[in-house]
Amino acid sequence: MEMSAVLYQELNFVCINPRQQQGPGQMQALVLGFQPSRVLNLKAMHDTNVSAVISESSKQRVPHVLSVAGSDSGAGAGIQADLKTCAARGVYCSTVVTAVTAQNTVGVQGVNIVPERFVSEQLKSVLSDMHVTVVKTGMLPTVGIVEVLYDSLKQFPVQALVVDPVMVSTSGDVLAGPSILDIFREQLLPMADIVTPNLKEASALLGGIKLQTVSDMRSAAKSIHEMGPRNVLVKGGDLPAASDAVDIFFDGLEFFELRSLRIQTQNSHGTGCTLASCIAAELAKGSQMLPAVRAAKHYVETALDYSKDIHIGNGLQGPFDHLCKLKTNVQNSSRLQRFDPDDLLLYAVTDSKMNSKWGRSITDAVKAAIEGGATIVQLREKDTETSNFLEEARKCLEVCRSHGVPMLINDRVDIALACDADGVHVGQSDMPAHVARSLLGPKKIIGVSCKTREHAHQAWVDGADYIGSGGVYSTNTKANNSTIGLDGLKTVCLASKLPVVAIGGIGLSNAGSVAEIGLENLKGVAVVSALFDRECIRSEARKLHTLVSQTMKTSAVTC
Ligand SMILES: Cc1ncc(COP(=O)(O)OP(=O)(O)O)c(N)n1
Ligand SMILES: Cc1ncsc1CCOP(=O)(O)O
Ligand SMILES: [Mg+2]
Repeated sequence: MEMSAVLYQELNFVCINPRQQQGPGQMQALVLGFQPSRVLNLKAMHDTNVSAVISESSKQRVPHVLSVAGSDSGAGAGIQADLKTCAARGVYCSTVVTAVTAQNTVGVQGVNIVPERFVSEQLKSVLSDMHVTVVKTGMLPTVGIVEVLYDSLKQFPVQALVVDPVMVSTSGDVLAGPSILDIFREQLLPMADIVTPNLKEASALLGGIKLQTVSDMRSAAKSIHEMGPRNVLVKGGDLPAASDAVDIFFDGLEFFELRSLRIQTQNSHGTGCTLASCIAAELAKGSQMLPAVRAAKHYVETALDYSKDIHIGNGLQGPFDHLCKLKTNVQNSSRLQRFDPDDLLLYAVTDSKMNSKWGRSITDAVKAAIEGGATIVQLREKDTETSNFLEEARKCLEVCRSHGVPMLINDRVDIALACDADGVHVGQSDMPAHVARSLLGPKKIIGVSCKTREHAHQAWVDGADYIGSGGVYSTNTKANNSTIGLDGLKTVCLASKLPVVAIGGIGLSNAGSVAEIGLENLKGVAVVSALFDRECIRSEARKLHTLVSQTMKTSAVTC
């Protein structure tokens, strides 16, 4: 087997960057930690006499987003929003300016388009030299500019392309006319790793069809996906009469309804640019696509909430404070979202012994699980000394918060209180759930372990939010734990008014059978060893996430 094939099979996350060609027939492979979208480059690698250099290299690679967009003089959107977003997410951002707009909170007073050849010159300057990881596009006002971008990306491929198909500003001013739609469809979208249209933009891309419901958004996401981008996020912020903001994410196989609170504020100018550049920043850091989108939604929601009362300008839509994340009071603030039972889909439960065995910190383990798709995290640190546990819990909470993933503490209500975790998980012999509830208050998440109908009923009476039911299969992770099997799991689900997550001995070989039981309130699987006793947590999480979400979706609901 060729070297390149070995690398790809074993590492699963190799990204090839022909920019770094060292001379005829030589290429460098960078281990960057996210799925390569440019599979063509792997093919090129096969075809070349490869001297592959696996490099977690001596020089530190900086995650780098290039924003190709318009300047907003009011600095709420465009290039300025992208710079601030990347700064807030700890990612370097370079810029290629496609247009200079005179705008403020009232509207767009003027647009000066940068000549194509000068856009091309800027692209060459940055792409030929600066090791760009991800390109994010915003305002692309002319066909010629899209063409030069297309040519530049062919000449200097990058690891991901995020396309925000900006057409109309929040104030209703046209920033790119219908003439660019054809070239978007024919050239840019087939190259894109994700495209993020709002309802108006999705409608324009699809020839003006009306999009009024979540079901219309799903159809639109599917039709846009057929134009070639690997992922589509149709943003439903303008959908009428919804209390939650619902976006539809489609990766060509699965649809995800991503909900977030609708923040009541006038300061929402630039949310589209910010969301797309945050997705780009997360991808540049090595995240998978869905976790990157979730993290970006959470970031925008947090920034809007933080800025909801600021006052800049006299117009209808003001800018918000992108850098709120850098302020400690926001970083440490309580979670914004309510408990969403769908977060139980892939529940990652840590284990200190496993992390020591593999030489990982709890934080690194948690980060990898989230980047692979874990939707909720529990720190189950039976052997970690209290002061270390608290310190690690605070670090993990930062990682979880920045990805919009809830973090719970196993058993230790004191640690949960001390670090302001999102909740606790307690068992039948731990602190009773109603006591935990009275200590933690109504906003925190409380999970309870249940093996029987009676347990399930009591958990509900005690004010728990969800049930963890198991061990479904036998496990070495928890000593002397009786197994209840799939039948016991079904009994608990049928008796429970609360959402349920299955736990115990679950991994890639049997998660499908668990998810297949088809009971409406079974929301996911909780796993310890299937993630944390594996060499690559991120890829195991990704496989489990895909398996569980696909199986849940196709299994008939009988309850
Ligand atoms: C999601 C989830 N479900 C069940 C458990 C088990 O909790 P408990 O019964 O308290 O056992 P320990 O984990 O404390 O050994 C869990 N941790 N998470
Ligand atoms: C904490 C817990 N509660 C019931 S089984 C179990 C252990 C699950 O670990 P694993 O996923 O490795 O079987
Ligand atoms: Mg316990």
